[in-house]
Amino acid sequence: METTVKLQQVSKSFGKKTVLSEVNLSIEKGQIYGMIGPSGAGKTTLVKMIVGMDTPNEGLIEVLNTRMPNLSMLQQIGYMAQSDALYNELTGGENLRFFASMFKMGKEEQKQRISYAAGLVNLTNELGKKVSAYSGGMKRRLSLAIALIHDPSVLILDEPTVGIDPELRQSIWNELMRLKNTEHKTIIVTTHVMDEADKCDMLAMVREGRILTSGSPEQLKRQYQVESLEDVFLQAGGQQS
Ligand SMILES: Nc1ncnc2c1ncn2[C@@H]1O[C@H](COP(=O)(O)OP(=O)(O)OP(=O)(O)O)[C@@H](O)[C@H]1O
Repeated sequence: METTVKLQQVSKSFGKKTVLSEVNLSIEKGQIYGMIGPSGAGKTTLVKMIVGMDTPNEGLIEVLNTRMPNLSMLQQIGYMAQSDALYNELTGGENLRFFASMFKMGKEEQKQRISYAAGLVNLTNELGKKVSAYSGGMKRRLSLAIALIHDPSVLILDEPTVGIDPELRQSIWNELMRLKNTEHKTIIVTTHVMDEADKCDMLAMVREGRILTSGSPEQLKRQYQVESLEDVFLQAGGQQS
């Protein structure tokens, strides 16, 4: 197996507040890796450091054998943040073209990627509208399209389906599965939705800045002797560390 993301003894503090403590993690190529855990557990902080948007105080983070942060890795990583970073005064299409222009791709490829990404999130007919006129869910969808625009080999999605209706959520998950199965993309998602967590190959349960436990959804259910991930979450969340 090929390791795509590796964290060794990663710790992060903001001032006196320790947000992550000695996190070790290994994510294999072609896996969908889910991070679950209570609000404030440190999931966003963790994924931001994997993307290279923030640096750990201690420890080592590598993506595709490259120590992070490293600007040259932007071409290989697609990141969808929890809050949308969009240009409100531009149209959806202009946003996509702008972000596409930051990456190495030819005109024709750019067109194809924009058409693919907009289609995937069902925004093809809304690309002419200004983002300021988009609903919250449409902005999330546009953010997801932007994360995919340059065909990255590692996708990092922070709560990607919040505010997205069930039908589109299902089609997005179908596409994530296809990207994993046929293109061997590595996908990291944070989620509070347990049926999404169930679709992941591996899960890390994050609590108070530590990875309490990790494993496949089935392994976690067995470990906690429960039937559902919801119960894993509740049991692990309720334990004292
Ligand atoms: N820039 C920052 N400065 C100070 N504290 C921060 C900063 N970023 C995050 N924190 C704190 O770090 C902790 C972990 O936050 P983080 O956003 O990583 O949690 P999370 O697990 O992603 O939560 P949620 O599920 O609500 O998104 C929180 O207590 C938060 O207040």
